[in-house]
Amino acid sequence: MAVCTVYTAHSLNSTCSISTPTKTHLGFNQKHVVLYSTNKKTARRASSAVITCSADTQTVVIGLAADSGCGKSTFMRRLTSVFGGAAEPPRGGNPDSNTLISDTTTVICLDDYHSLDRTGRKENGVTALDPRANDFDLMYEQVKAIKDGVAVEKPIYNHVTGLLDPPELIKPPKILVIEGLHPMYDQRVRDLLDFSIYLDISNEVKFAWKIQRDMAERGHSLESIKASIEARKPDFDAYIDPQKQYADAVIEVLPTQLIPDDNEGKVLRVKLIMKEGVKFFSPVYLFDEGSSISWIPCGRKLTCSYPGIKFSYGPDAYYGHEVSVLEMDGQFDRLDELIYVESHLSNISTKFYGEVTQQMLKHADFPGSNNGTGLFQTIVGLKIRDLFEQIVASRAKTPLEATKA
Ligand SMILES: Nc1ncnc2c1ncn2[C@@H]1O[C@H](COP(=O)(O)OP(=O)(O)OP(=O)(O)O)[C@@H](O)[C@H]1O
Ligand SMILES: O=C(CO)[C@H](O)[C@H](O)COP(=O)(O)O
Repeated sequence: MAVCTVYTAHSLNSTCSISTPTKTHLGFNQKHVVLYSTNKKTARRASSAVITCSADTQTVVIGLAADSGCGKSTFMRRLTSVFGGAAEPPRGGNPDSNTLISDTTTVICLDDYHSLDRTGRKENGVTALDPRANDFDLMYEQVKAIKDGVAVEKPIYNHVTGLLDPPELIKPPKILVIEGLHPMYDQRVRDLLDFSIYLDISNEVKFAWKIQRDMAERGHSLESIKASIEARKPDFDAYIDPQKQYADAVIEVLPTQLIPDDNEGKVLRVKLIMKEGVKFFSPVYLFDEGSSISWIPCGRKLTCSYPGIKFSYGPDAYYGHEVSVLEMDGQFDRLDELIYVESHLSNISTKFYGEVTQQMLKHADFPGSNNGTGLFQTIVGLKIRDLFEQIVASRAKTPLEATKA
């Protein structure tokens, strides 16, 4: 009997079914979904299968790109919180897994597609940012399989040991987030994304955050942090930064303009750059859609200490694309008063009045909760929930087929 392995076991979610050319039928064994030829005398490999999954459970794929230490984990915690439930590493799996699973979302870290481990990179003189240190073929195949409703055995890059560990099973979630250095680098992977975000942290701010984390929490010296940022810079400029041109939303973090020659880096100017014309995504606006507006909300309804808060909003161009840009410079003194700002923003995709403020208060201890990084990350989280719901609604009307030759 000819056997053709199709997909890894436990792979298809419960709504999926498989049909194959007439002379084959589906069988299962413990580890694999297989196709058997039904005609034993003329047994031959089944050459193709069509997998049909219920449209409303097809995985929506979100890409989040940023350099290391730029707030991806914090953003992920805000995003998964919007969907409710806690995100945890796979139960009973590798304690050094980089994956986080909640009821609705699975977040995988693209570091798991490093093809060279720490020693391999050292021997070859390449950084982890260099595409040669990453397996984009596997990344593409596995993200595509998950999107098609099929589980995969994904490798694990172990940040503790610097080695590649045995793989872990990733089942298709409702929303798959691929976060890391290169979610938009390879065109095939990029084309699988339903929405993409780039966290663009200016060098000055990146440096301040790195110092804060790596000196305080990881015992690194100031000199070694400087050296590590410098060593990564050429590859960052060549391979990571250019991805922002493809992002549907960019959160850009810059030093404040409210304090002349500020070099403390504590007060931030944050821009939310939103591409126009993206399916299922309508940019947020302040007061009046399409106008150019500058707003200082400080006064009776919003307490502001020095240097105050300034919002701006308006149309712009970004890498040749039409965008809307919402900007916040400064920081909040009292998060409960954020409702005043929220009530002047439109298209924020909340389900009830004050949801942004509620989310921000819930995670007041997360980095950036008193400034535009936290505010815009929360809003993008709500926009992703809205995008997901719209995609599900539209797919329910047109069932999809996923094929594998
Ligand atoms: N919005 C923010 N405001 C201030 N500091 C921040 C902000 N976001 C992140 N940081 C700082 O940067 C550090 C790294 O954040 P986070 O762990 O979210 O980044 P990451 O991109 O997931 O990092 P890595 O890829 O290295 O794990 C935090 O510990 C914090 O010190
Ligand atoms: O840029 C990175 C993304 O997180 C890391 O530096 C890369 O994954 C290598 O990790 P490590 O330094 O633990 O070997």
